[in-house]
Amino acid sequence: MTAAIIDGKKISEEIRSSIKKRVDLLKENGVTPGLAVVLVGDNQASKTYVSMKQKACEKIGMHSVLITLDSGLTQEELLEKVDELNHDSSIHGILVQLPLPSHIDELTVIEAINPSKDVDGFHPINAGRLMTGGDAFVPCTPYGIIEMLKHQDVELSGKHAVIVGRSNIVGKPMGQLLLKEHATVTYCHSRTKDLAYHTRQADILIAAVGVIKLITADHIKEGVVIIDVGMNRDENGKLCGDVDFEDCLQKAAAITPVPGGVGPMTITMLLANTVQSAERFLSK
Ligand SMILES: Nc1nc2c(c(=O)[nH]1)N[C@@H](CN(C=O)c1ccc(C(=O)N[C@@H](CCC(=O)O)C(=O)O)cc1)CN2
Repeated sequence: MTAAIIDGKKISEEIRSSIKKRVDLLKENGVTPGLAVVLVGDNQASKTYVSMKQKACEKIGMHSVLITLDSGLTQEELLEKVDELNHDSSIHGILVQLPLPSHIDELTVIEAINPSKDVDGFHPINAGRLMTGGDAFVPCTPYGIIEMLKHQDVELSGKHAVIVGRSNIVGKPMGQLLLKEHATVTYCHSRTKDLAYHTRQADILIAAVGVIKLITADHIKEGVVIIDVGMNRDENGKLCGDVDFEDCLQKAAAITPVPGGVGPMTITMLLANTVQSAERFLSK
């Protein structure tokens, strides 16, 4: 068996063209969806991601603002900026790029964002609503993964999904979304004993742990669908996932590449969440 490659770029393009139609409709009704991205410091990867977000907004006619702040700013100053954006009626989505410098408490900053503008879906109100089945902004990476699986016609109901990683951004919300689709969910993490025993049970395997090529052919069963969320650099600076792609290719039924898999979907779902926020604003 050679795995089907799940093309995140192609799926993203399809979804982005339907989001653009929603943007056009909002504009006809006098509302231009607006996203504010706050970047603190000069983390090179973060700079790349925020610039990709800005370009994606521009391409579909959305308003986007990038606020770059010095890494030495105080938490109080950052909270003031967030509050300003909470009150800016041209902004429907606020995103603070993570990670933040270590002297700033990420949760305090996330909690300062108005939940109705929290297009990252990280605010505890949105996380709680996701868990209890309410109307929530869904974190972009897991949201994108569900969309990819649906595009690929992967059956989720009754299937065993194993998630490696338990972050607030990916692992935890991923489990909630898979439960909503009636999958049986297992979480694995850095203290899981005999990781391969668990991952070999997976019909769907989500690797979101940040360890380069952790998942090899020995960790999977024939026919598994693998989603690689890893964004690691090898010793030559090459981007690599958490999955040894070449090693797993002959055993899996489908697999996402890195780059070109989950990454583009993350940005696409950010656009979708921001447009959703603007639509809610219009309907009020
Ligand atoms: N506030 C947030 N911070 C972070 C998030 C997030 O969703 N919200 N996620 C990640 C980074 N991220 C978005 O911010 C992100 C990472 C990677 C990609 C992407 O498209 N990657 C490309 C490769 C890009 C490259 O060459 O470096 C790919 O996979 O094809 C998009 C978004 C952490 N922070």
